[in-house]
Amino acid sequence: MAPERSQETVTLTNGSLNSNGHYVEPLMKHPLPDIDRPYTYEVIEQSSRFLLERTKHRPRIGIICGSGLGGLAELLKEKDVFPYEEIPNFPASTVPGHAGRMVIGLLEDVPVICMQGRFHCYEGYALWKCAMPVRVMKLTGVTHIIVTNAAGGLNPAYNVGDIMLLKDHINMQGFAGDSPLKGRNDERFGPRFPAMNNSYDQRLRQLAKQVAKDIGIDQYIREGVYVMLGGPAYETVAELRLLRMLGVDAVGMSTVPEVMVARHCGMTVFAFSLITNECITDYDAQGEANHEEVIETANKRQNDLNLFVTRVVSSMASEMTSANGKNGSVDEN
Ligand SMILES: O=P(O)(O)O[C@H]1O[C@H](CO)[C@@H](O)[C@H]1O
Ligand code: HPA
Repeated sequence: MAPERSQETVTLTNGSLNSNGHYVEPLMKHPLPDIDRPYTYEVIEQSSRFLLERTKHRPRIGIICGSGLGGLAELLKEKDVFPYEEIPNFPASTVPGHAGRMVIGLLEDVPVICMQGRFHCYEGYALWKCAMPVRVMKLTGVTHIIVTNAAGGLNPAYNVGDIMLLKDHINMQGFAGDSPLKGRNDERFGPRFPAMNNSYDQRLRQLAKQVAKDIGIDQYIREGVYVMLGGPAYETVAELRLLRMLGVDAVGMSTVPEVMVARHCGMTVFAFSLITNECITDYDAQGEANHEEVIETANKRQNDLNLFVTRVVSSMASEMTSANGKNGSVDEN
């Protein structure tokens, strides 16, 4: 018999307990689950308007900070800080190493909007929701996005601490029919069938390599293919061996939805992985992947990465200025 619904309930994460202590399924507000109901343009506009009304900055460059990489946001000057729980329609960030704040300010003299922490599907969010802040950035005026992540190094030539510039990704969830672009398409964001080749801008990769040379970290720079798995479990040996056969160089649990949504709405993308741990592909190995190691490596490499991103942003802004007279700020038209 179906459990009786009661007004006298104790709230649980999903459903609730009625007065007899029986579990009651949550009442579905919508006929379709979250996964097929991306926020409408108007809902995204509400979030971007909230930010624009509370900051004087008008950035054209957005940055997403990966696990343990949020220290960059601390460098911003004249910054306005918005915890995710204060921004309309934003979910909560629940992962250690992800502060959960949108920070808008000047990186050196370039205005940027920075996600200090991201959303992952293993936190329980649909792929579109993980990537939703990218659309918010778009509607605040962002045209160029830098996406960073912590990832396991699968290419045997990689070392912990290396920086892998993404030249491509494998959208593993897409193979199973899921996508951040699934559901009704709104042409105001982009086309129903967007192309994903050339997602990682060649010119920006060149520029980043030059920056790495200039600041003396070019020996750590790699270029490769990233795969996103759903997590939160790290991979088995057999899974990693399969991924290596598929041409994967680094493994993570993020980035791909954000990049797909960014490309869908016409943004220029630069992305890199900090290789925080070695993927274990040997059955006799004793070690195990763990998030503490990921955060520890990110902390150790924070200074180099902060300098790297700061210089990449400066060079991007200079190129944007020479291309169209804007210095990374929308209001300098
Ligand atoms: O991709 P980011 O958010 O940098 O974090 C990576 O590190 C966590 C696992 O240690 C996962 O969230 C994985 O995706
Ligand atoms: N696998 C998946 N995601 C990760 C890893 C890993 O080894 N390291 C950091 N994020």
